[in-house]
Amino acid sequence: MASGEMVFFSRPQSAAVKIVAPPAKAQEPVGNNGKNSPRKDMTQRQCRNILIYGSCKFQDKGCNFYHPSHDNPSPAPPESPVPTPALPAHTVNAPVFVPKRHRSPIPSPTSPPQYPPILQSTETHSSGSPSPTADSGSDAVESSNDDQNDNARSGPVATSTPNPSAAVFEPFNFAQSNQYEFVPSYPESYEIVQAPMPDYDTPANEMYYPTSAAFARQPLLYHLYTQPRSDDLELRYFVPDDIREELQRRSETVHMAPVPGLNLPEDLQDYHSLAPLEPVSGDRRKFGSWHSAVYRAVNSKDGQTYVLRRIENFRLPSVDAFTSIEAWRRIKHPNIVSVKEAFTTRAFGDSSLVVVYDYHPNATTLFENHVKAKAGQVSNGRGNRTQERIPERTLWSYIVQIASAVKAVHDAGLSVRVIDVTKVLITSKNRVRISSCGIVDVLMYEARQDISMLQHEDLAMFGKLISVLCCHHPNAANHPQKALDQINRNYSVDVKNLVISLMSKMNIQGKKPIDQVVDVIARHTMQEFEEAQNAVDRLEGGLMSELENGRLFRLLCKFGFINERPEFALDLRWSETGDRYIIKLFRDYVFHQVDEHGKPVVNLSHVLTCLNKLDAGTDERIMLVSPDEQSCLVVTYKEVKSYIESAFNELRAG
Ligand SMILES: Nc1ncnc2c1ncn2[C@@H]1O[C@H](COP(=O)(O)OP(=O)(O)OP(=O)(O)O)[C@@H](O)[C@H]1O
Repeated sequence: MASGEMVFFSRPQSAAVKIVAPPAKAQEPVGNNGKNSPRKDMTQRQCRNILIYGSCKFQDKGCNFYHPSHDNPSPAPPESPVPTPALPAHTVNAPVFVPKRHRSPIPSPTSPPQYPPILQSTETHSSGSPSPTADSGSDAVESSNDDQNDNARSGPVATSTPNPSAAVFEPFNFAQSNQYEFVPSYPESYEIVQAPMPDYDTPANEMYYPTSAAFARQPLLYHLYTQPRSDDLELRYFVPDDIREELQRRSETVHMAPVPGLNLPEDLQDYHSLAPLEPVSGDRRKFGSWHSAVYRAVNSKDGQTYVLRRIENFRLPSVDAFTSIEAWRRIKHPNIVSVKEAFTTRAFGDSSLVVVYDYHPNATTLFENHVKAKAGQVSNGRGNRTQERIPERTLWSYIVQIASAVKAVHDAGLSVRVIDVTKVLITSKNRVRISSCGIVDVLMYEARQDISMLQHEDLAMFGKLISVLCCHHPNAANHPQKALDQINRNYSVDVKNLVISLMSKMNIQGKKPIDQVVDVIARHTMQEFEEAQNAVDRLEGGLMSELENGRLFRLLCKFGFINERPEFALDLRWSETGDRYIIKLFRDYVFHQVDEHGKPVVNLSHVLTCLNKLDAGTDERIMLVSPDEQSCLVVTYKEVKSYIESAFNELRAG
């Protein structure tokens, strides 16, 4: 045996193949003439050709090694443990021990890495014994890892003109029908409440890791067939900047610390960290005729942030007043801010009613976006604001979304009771949600009213809201004829007819008023549906490019948990003979490569390639070298992956 050759032996508890540098002096006897003579135990040692090729051409031509008979092809020779299972030829020949200073940091381009077939099934990963053909480069696949419409005044559309019988313009009389009228107070100025960012807490990080200890099968190799869709680097690897920035801004808002010194309760039922969502100075805000305030607060049970709308000095007539809140809790609709719960409290020093809603960070209202004059936009001297006109397509999008929300509420036997530009939130681009639902039901519990009357009022409020949006003026609804003239000038006849329908009593026999509205806007609903699907496609495209990041981050977290754990130094499994040692060597292989001068190699592509192959659990083999350069281990990514899984699960199990 040449002095440079390695001795192979199989590890009892691991499929890794260990390669150990031989002792300085070979213990081979030397013949009389000074040349190496065949060792005495040669006939007891299994011929390596059998191991590698399955047969030996020289078996009958003088080969001195042991050849098992064909009847009993692989009886273990008495003193020479052989690797189990047998290794393919190229693998046995491949691992040549290279001292660290001569080691190439990246696999040589002349020996391209082996990849599993693109649609490799579970069976092709059968552990430990990859066939030579499965490893063959011919099946290899390169890893991919390195690698309003403003239709303004579109003209009259005869088909959508509502039924004349339903469209008689007979303005709805609120005063006669409703003892409660929501009178919005339109804010003029806002302050930005900002504070330093607190540390990010990760109470829910458990959900990132599945609880099952073992993989029943190899997960799909998503990264091998997720192809970037564009040549543009920016689009290939990251979500579009505008989406990323928007999401980051929302995340920052959620984590913003409340301003100290506001004299707010520290704990309010299950909520803490209260922060006002409106300016704290200036006039007290009103909700209808009640003084009100809106806060953001964190729920201590689920760690989520919610919005608390407080009505000051409210005395609950009966606990039954909360019955409607239960009904509202059940309504889950994409255009309604969900109601979570309601309670009364004395924590503010008075008797307050608090209704809790989902929080949509950085939401603004329709009023703030389309009605309130922005800085620099002042009255033109004739009382008209210089707000930009809402494109007709956007207007219809709002109308369809609000109509859909109103329909859901009416179908549930409830009424919205507040449909106003100050209470409809814009939570993302062109996405609106009706807020403050349920609260009027509690406030007006004692003045019970006929539900069909309330539902008619909802539609009238809806018509007013459209008028206000079209005219950019909060008083537009109080001058219906002027508002209709302006709508007629700026928008299609469909909009005008819809406003007329909503502000009149829609009374087609046997049909709910909201269903009549839905019929009127049907054509625009289809368009909205298409837009929504396009938006989903765009978001999916963005998500696709971020797929890799989350996956690799979770993998790195596992590494962080497992590596460098001195408390396990005496544990055999974590010592230099155990499986955990391989994880450490793999970490060194991925991150601590050095060049021929011993300088650290910082190569992100190498890291990404290794981590992706690890995550996919490929059968490709790598050689891991111990820090003292005295031993090498040949393992597959698949094996390393299983060691990491089991080490991590052991840590989790505690
Ligand atoms: N569920 C919510 N998620 C996020 N922000 C919200 C939520 N509800 C309300 N807000 C925000 O809180 C602020 C105050 O809400 P409010 O309903 O009082 O609006 P407003 O415009 O101040 O109306 P008003 O003049 O009647 O007080 C608004 O800027 C609104 O965007």
